Amino acid sequence: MSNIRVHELTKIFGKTVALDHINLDLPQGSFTALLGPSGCGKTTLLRLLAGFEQPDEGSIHFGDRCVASEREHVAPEARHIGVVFQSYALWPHMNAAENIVYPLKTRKVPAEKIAAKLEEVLGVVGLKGLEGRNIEQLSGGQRQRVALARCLIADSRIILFDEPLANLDMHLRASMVEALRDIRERTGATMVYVTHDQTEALALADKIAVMEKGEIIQFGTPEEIYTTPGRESVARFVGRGGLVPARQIAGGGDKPARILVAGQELDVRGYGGQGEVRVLLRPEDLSIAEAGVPATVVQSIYRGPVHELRLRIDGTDAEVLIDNRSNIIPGSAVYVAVKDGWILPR
Ligand SMILES: Nc1ncnc2c1ncn2[C@@H]1O[C@H](COP(=O)(O)OP(=O)(O)OP(=O)(O)O)[C@@H](O)[C@H]1O
Repeated sequence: MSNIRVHELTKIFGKTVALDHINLDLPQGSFTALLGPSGCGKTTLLRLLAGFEQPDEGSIHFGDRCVASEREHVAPEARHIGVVFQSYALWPHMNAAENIVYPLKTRKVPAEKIAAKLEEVLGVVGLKGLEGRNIEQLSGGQRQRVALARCLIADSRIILFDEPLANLDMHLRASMVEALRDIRERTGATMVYVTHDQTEALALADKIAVMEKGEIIQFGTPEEIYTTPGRESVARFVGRGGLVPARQIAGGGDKPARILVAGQELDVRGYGGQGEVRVLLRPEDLSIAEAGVPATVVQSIYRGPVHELRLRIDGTDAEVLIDNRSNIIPGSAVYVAVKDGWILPR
């Protein structure tokens, strides 16, 4: 069994509570991204899962097996998991191929089977032709792929990734994202993935755990996290958008929520209720129009096919972004049409 159960997991370094009673239930074969600002505890959680640290409180189960608690500590190598950490040591005295096949050698797998497996995983991670190189002759990204190939060849049921794509250029990143999806489909391994990069998390994961100050503040599908953030920090951290003060006057829940923004009535999504709220408005739901919410252009940045306009909603300090085909010079008065928005839960 390779589901992961984390119960009330707590880790304290001196005065820093790096993890504060974390609970997580990750089904077998799931792919979970841990997302959050620097210092929120992502790496600490991963290191505890890997067995590089011991918890101060709480427990970790892989299937029915307790691997960490106040009393229990299963050593990293006895957890039978794959680890692709940025700083994860490869054997420096072995070449890439020797590093990759190491888990099979220790299991005394026949040589021809090892050779066939090696060919296969080299293809998956895109390292064909480099297998004879020594580790110090490989770039950071290539070393990470060696580490990934080693997990694949070992058929790890649980694989932990710490920013595995951070050292790769854009094109290689894209092809590795594809490779990871593919690996996941083929192996059914349970994967936990730490990243700073929200686009990567949205593209890869089936669940995202957003962390802040040692806590999981929202756990949901990428779509839930993006379209219905539970609090301001999630709304600000994931995707672009602006939080605009508004007054909810009717509706919400199953029905559209009617709000007033700068004197204009709008229908958006949100829970039922009335009173002062803040609404998240994302660029893809906004456009410059003949009529709508009055605003002033503050800044315009050319971003390839579009001009990203930063607008201040009149009568507020709140700013929103719009991707517009043409440029509008800062200082111009405009109207914003709003197709959709999300009222932050009170
Ligand atoms: N060995 C340690 N000793 C003392 N404090 C630590 C140690 N490891 C982590 N911390 C602290 O615990 C908190 C969480 O750190 P962690 O590395 O888990 O964050 P992170 O979310 O992975 O950050 P980043 O995205 O910057 O890597 C931080 O405040 C960090 O300074």
